Amino acid sequence: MKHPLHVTSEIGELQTVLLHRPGEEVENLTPEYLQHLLFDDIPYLPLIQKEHDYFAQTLRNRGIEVLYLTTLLTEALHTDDLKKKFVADVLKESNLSMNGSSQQIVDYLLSFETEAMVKKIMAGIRKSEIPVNKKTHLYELLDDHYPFYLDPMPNLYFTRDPAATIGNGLTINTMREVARRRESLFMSYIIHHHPRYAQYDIPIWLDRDYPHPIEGGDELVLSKDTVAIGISARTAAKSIERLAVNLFKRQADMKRVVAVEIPKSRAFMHLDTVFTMVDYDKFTIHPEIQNKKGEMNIYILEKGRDEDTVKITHKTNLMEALKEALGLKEVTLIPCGGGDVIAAPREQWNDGSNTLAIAPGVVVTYDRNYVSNKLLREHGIEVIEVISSELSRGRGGPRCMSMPLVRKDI
Ligand SMILES: NC(=O)NCCC[C@H](N)C(=O)O
Repeated sequence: MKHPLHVTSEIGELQTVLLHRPGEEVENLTPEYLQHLLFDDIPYLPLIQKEHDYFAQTLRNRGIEVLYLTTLLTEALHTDDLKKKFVADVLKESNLSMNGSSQQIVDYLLSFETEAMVKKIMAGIRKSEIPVNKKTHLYELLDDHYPFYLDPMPNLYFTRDPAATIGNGLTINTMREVARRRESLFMSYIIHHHPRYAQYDIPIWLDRDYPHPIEGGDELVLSKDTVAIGISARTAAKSIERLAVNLFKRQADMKRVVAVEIPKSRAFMHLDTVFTMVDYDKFTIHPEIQNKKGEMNIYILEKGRDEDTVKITHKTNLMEALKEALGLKEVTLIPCGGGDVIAAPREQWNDGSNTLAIAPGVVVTYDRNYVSNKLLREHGIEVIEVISSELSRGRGGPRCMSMPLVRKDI
């Protein structure tokens, strides 16, 4: 078998991708906890599943192997000991509103078959699921005080963020928001225990015990020697520097990390919500990440004097920085919503800049972003649209909903 992780660009033909079909976790969203769980509205489960199935089938129709998080995790937990250790790790990291009740939650989870247990952990445990006679604390009897023993994980369908493939390795991420922090534990178990991965010595460029956050939506592999990382609401400068040092030490081809500073706001949470690569020399961009003069802060990190330091160069022109890093004569930046004062922020809010390239010049986008899609086509890009009324409620698009595991080299 070829190496099970291989990504040396954003646009190389996509061969294997990890998705998560939204499940019962979405049904545990209520208005009161929307903000805490990083949603702006409550998707309708049957419809979001239908839309997600359409997305998955669109990828399969193009010959892409689609793997599912639930399946891989279930297969990774192939012994009783692993299952028990996984439950213990999940509970250790959960903001448990269960104090002394943890043993009954352990027993409850282990009473399920592995796949059902995985789904239950994703969905969360409501207080109402444990019989009253097993409750020993006052707060447990007060369902409406806080309804969960174990919080749901409705953001799991954004498989892009908890981990990201770079070269033949990956980052398993320390996630910035409490509501998402447990998600990367799943990938850790898959890489270490799933037969498809465990037999390989897979480099982990940054692991989830690193104390500063980074999320996959900020990690863009521009070429085999250049990655771009967003300095964003979710990714810290310290993580970027540490990642650069680790890549320079262990990934022979890697020459530079382009750190791109973006505004720290909910709408622009990751670099891939405002900037993606769609062809060898074409990128989508949300114009608002540049100032009126078209400038922004870009820092190029290269190998430093010794292996624990980096050399940093400051730039302000994205186009020039991209040309230099990728050795291109020309670069085209395609503005989300055509840069229109209304269409650009509207379509960016629904992930108009968040394209998933499945080959050079071929992208998957949401159908609702018709202004951006038309403009992409006018630039010679093949645009494959997917249905998106429920999927977009979680504030992520096709790139956010996919973790490429294998791409062909370009
Ligand atoms: N790469 C991405 O931009 N992912 C979208 C994540 C949306 C999710 N509701 C979050 O706030 O983390």
